[in-house]
Amino acid sequence: MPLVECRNLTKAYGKKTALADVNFSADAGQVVGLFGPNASGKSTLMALLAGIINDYKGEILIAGQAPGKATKDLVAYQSDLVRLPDYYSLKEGLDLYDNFYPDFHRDRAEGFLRDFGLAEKDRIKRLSRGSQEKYFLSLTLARQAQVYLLDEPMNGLDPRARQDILDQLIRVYTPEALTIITTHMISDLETLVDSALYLKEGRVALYGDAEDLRQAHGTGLKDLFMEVSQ
Ligand SMILES: Nc1ncnc2c1ncn2[C@@H]1O[C@H](COP(=O)(O)OP(=O)(O)OP(=O)(O)O)[C@@H](O)[C@H]1O
Repeated sequence: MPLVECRNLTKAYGKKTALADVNFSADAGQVVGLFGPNASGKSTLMALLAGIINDYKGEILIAGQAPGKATKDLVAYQSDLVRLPDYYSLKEGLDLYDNFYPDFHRDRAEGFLRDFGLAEKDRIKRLSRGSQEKYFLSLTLARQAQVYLLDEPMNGLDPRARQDILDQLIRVYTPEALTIITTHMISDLETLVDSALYLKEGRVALYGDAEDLRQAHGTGLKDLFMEVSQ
């Protein structure tokens, strides 16, 4: 059984169709790059998988169950849509995650913060945009989830920081976990992802093993994005 599966998934916001008839599945132990132009439905798909949006047509299965209570302990989700109050100190955020998520490894999060040079006494609102991303990524990756959903985790980060974050990803990467990551910085992920899912206007334009896609199209994942999104 795949760890994540969507069957004929369709999501509309009023009259606007954000996702149409999306079919895909992904197994544990994979890193999947979710790519597509602006408004192609990437964040909507992530929020559906996270169970943040729950009115849709078709089927979503996470470890065989619809997103919701049954899956919330399996899924760690990072997105602009879900944030802590910005007047919190970083330590208060750690405390909250520690109390809320049974799978939260505080020592791991503290290690990430040290690596990123973030001080626990600082307030979230005082951090630069890039540092905020690093903080939320630290909280997310410190959970021992089965599925990590990272929606633009490297927004606003400089190239060095992006590289650090990819290293962090690899560090926590376990054979049991599935990581789905969206970014417009596709070349950053070229060597990290096992497979690539391209959305265009809410539909799956292309999905496959990254190496197979490169071979079949004779181009890298970023150039493939250019082709697919034309
Ligand atoms: N809450 C909402 N209400 C109405 N329409 C929405 C809402 N959220 C998203 N949409 C629409 O759904 C479509 C898909 O949006 P979504 O944010 O999922 O795309 P995206 O691929 O993540 O875009 P981007 O790369 O710009 O972040 C867009 O047309 C968007 O305008």
